[in-house]
Amino acid sequence: MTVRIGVIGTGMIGEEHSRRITQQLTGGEIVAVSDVNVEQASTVVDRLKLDAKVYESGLELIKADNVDAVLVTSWGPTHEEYVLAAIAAGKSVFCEKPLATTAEGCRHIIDAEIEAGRRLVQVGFMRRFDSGYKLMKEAIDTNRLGEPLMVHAAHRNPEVPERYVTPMAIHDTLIHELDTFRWLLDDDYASAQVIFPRKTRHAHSKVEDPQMILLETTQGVRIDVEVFVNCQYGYDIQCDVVGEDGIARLPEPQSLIFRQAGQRYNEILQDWKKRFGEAFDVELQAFIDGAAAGEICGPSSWDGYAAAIASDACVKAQESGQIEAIEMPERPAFYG
Ligand SMILES: NC(=O)C1=CN([C@@H]2O[C@H](COP(=O)(O)OP(=O)(O)OC[C@H]3O[C@@H](n4cnc5c(N)ncnc54)[C@H](O)[C@@H]3O)[C@@H](O)[C@H]2O)C=CC1
Ligand SMILES: O=C1[C@@H](O)[C@H](O)[C@@H](O)[C@H](O)[C@H]1O
Repeated sequence: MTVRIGVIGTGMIGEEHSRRITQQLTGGEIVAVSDVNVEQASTVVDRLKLDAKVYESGLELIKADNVDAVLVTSWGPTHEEYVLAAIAAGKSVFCEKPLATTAEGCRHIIDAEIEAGRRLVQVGFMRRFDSGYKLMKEAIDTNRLGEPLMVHAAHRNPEVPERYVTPMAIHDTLIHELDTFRWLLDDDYASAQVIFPRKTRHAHSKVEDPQMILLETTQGVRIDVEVFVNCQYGYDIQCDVVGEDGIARLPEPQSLIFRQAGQRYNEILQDWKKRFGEAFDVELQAFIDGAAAGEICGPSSWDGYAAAIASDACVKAQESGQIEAIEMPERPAFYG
C-alpha cells in the first residue's frame, strides 16, 4: 500500500521531508501540499516535480479523501490546530517539533488522541533515530556506564533570523535536548534554571544568547546545556553522559581530515539538514510504515507533552531567574 501524504508548511523542513519521501524513502507519495504562502507551496511542487494538489488551507488538505496521512511542518504555533484536525479526521500525523509551543496545547492533543482510541501522532524528535545517540542509549541501558550522574551538552547554531526571540532558545532549540535526555536516561525532570552569560555581539536585540540551562531529574541526575544560536562557526551538537563507571561522548559526524596549507583540520557541518540527515530518513520511514500498518510508533504525543512541560518551566525560569520546579502528571496507560 502506498501512503498518500499531505504536507502542511512547505518551508525549509517541509521541502526537505517532501524530497526525501519522494526521492529516497519507500511506501509514501506526496499528493497534497499547503502553505499560507501559496506561491511557496507551488514552487516546491515544481522544484520536486510532485504530482500534488496545492491547497490554500491546511484544514481543507486534511479533509481531502485522497490524503491518508499528514505531515505538519509549518511554524510551531500552528501545529496544535493541524494535529487536532488530523486526529479528528482519523488520520496519522507526523508533527515536527514542537508538538505545540505550550504544555496546555500538547494536553489538548493528548486528550483528543485518547478520545480517538488509538495512536495517530508521531512527533519529530529525530535524535532518537540518530545512530550516535542510539549507541549512547544502548550503553546506558546495558549499564556500561554504571548509574548516570551528570550530562554536559551543547546545542549550537551558526546564527538565527530576527524572528527568533529569547523563549525560542527553549521551545524551538532546547526542546530537542529536553526530549533526548528523558529518553536517554529514562527519567523525568524535577527542576530547571536558566542563566544568561555575557551576551554575544553577534545576537540581535530580541534574543539573549548564549544561555545556560541547568536541569535536575527525579533521580538526581544534573544536566547542563549550553544553547548558543549565534556561535558563527557551525551546527554543533555535543553530549557527554557521565556515569559511575565511565563516560560516553556523542560521536562527531563523520568527516574527512585534511592536511593542507600547513594545517590539519576537518570541516564542521553548518546545519541540521546534514547533521541529522540519516536520522530524518529513519524517522520518516518509520512514520510511513506505521501509517501503512495503522500502528504509529516513535516519539508520542506524551513525549511531546513531557518535553513541553519542561520547556514551559525553562521559559518561566528565563523570566524569574529562579530554579523552577517541574511536575509531571502520571502517564496514562494509553501511552504504555
Ligand atoms: N527537527 C529539526 O531539526 C528541525 C525542525 N524544524 C521545525 O519545523 C518547523 C518548520 O521549520 P522551518 O521549515 O525551519 O521553517 P520555515 O519558516 O522555513 O517554514 C515554515 C513554513 O510554514 C509556513 N506556514 C506558517 N504558518 C502557516 C500556517 N498557518 N499554515 C500553513 N503553513 C504555514 C510558512 O509560510 C513557511 O513556508 C518548525 O516547527 C521547526 O521547529 C525546523 C528545522 C529543523
Ligand atoms: O530544530 C531545529 C530548528 O528549528 C531550531 O531553530 C534549531 O535551533 C535547531 O538546532 C534545529 O535542529
